[in-house]
Amino acid sequence: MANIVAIVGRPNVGKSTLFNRLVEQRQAIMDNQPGVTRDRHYGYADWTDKYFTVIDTGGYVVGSDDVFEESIREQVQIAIDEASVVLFMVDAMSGLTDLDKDFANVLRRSKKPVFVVANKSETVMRQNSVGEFYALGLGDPYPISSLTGTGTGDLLDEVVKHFPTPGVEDPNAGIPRIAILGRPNVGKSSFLNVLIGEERSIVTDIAGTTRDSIDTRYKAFGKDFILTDTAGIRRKAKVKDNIEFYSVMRSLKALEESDVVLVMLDATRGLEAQDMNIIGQAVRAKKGVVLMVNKWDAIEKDSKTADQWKKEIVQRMAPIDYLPIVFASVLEKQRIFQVMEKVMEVYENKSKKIPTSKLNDAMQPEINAYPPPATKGKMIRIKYMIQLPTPSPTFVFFCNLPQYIKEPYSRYLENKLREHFGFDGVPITLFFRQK
Ligand SMILES: Nc1nc2c(ncn2[C@@H]2O[C@H](COP(=O)(O)OP(=O)(O)OP(=O)(O)O)[C@@H](O)[C@H]2O)c(=O)[nH]1
Ligand SMILES: Nc1nc2c(ncn2[C@@H]2O[C@H](COP(=O)(O)OP(=O)(O)OP(=O)(O)O)[C@@H](O)[C@H]2O)c(=O)[nH]1
Repeated sequence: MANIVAIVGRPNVGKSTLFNRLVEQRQAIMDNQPGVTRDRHYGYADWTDKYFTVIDTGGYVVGSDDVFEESIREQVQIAIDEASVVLFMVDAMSGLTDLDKDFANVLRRSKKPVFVVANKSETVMRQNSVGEFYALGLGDPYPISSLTGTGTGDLLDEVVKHFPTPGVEDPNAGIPRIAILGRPNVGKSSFLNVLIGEERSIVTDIAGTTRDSIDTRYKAFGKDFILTDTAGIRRKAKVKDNIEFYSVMRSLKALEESDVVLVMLDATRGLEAQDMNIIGQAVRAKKGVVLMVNKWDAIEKDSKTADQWKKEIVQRMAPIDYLPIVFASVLEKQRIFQVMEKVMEVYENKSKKIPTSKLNDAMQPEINAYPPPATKGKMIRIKYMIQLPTPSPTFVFFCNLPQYIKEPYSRYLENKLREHFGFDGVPITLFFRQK
């Protein structure tokens, strides 16, 4: 069980500022890896060797008056449901407000530990005035400044005492992160519903139901996974005027955050430019890709139809010919399990590490059988190769004249790597280095 700290409070008290301060250091490290997004509402933090996940619930309060009450309740509910500790932030500069009291009323019913955090307490005067927050009935207020860091150490010392375990650095390590992408109307929502049950389909105008609050892990068909289409990006109020742009951004973001992209195609429409676009983006971003041709129930077909589809896709995607294709019907629940199995398999392929000796034993004979063609009268010798410890398979070939290795030969090596080690669905990167 991961330690989770949720920051709640009315808008503008400084939740995001504290969030950033807590996750900043670790974020900087993790951001160096591709596939980790910047703008999000949860992050990993640590304090005195205890690891925890921080949720900034701020983005979830969408401030139109009639939904406000409701959204407070939801925001607080998320915190109470998910968190080990709740940081209830108030503003020492502006003092106690009615909205603070509304939050407190809900929080008092929680059984989780709640800390009243009086932010913006840079000055001694404000630190001395935090006594008024005792009126919230939630214990001692902790004066801090998210901006300068004052008081945050004392607060964290107390917070970590409530963690049942030391936690782990990244609680979701090793769990595949999946993005489900495709054109409008291809059946994404229907697929999600089949996958994770009807409750996910309840999408209210107030983004941020529990299910979406953090990177939620799901278990379906016996597989553990994370869906990367998160609520942080579903701020409807702000994007009303540009739905098109918004949905593109949303897909890009989900793609960027995922390990494997499941691209849904529509059997009744064939492979369209927009599909090619999504697949191209996923491949460029070095994501695992599975193609799911949906609505297979809805077309006329014979024994050859699937093969024709495959052939056409491979032709149009050339030279990308390694993407698994599953023909499925969400409506008739056909081959849904196979889709998920493929996704898991591609994830395994993407994470696979080939030991150097095995790699060289398999590849040297291939290189000897078909060595790189001599260029400008010079022999090109590949001496050995290694796989780098990167998130997607990357190989370095050490050779005497790396600049003379041309694209066709590189493709030959890639094909041989695939033949020997089976990287179905996963883009492979090759580098040639002087040795
Ligand atoms: N003086 C002072 N200002 C702060 C402090 N922390 C945050 N602020 C300022 O308060 C304003 C609101 O900060 P945010 O972190 O965006 O507040 P928030 O609670 O996340 O706001 P929402 O996203 O609207 O919920 C910003 O202008 C911050 O610079 C602090 O410790 N001291
Ligand atoms: N025949 C058939 N229809 C399907 C299948 N899957 C989904 N549909 C239908 O396709 C339509 C669109 O499905 P949605 O799940 O809303 O598609 P979506 O991709 O989420 O659409 P957007 O929300 O617009 O992006 C609905 O009428 C579904 O009933 C399928 O396997 N076979």
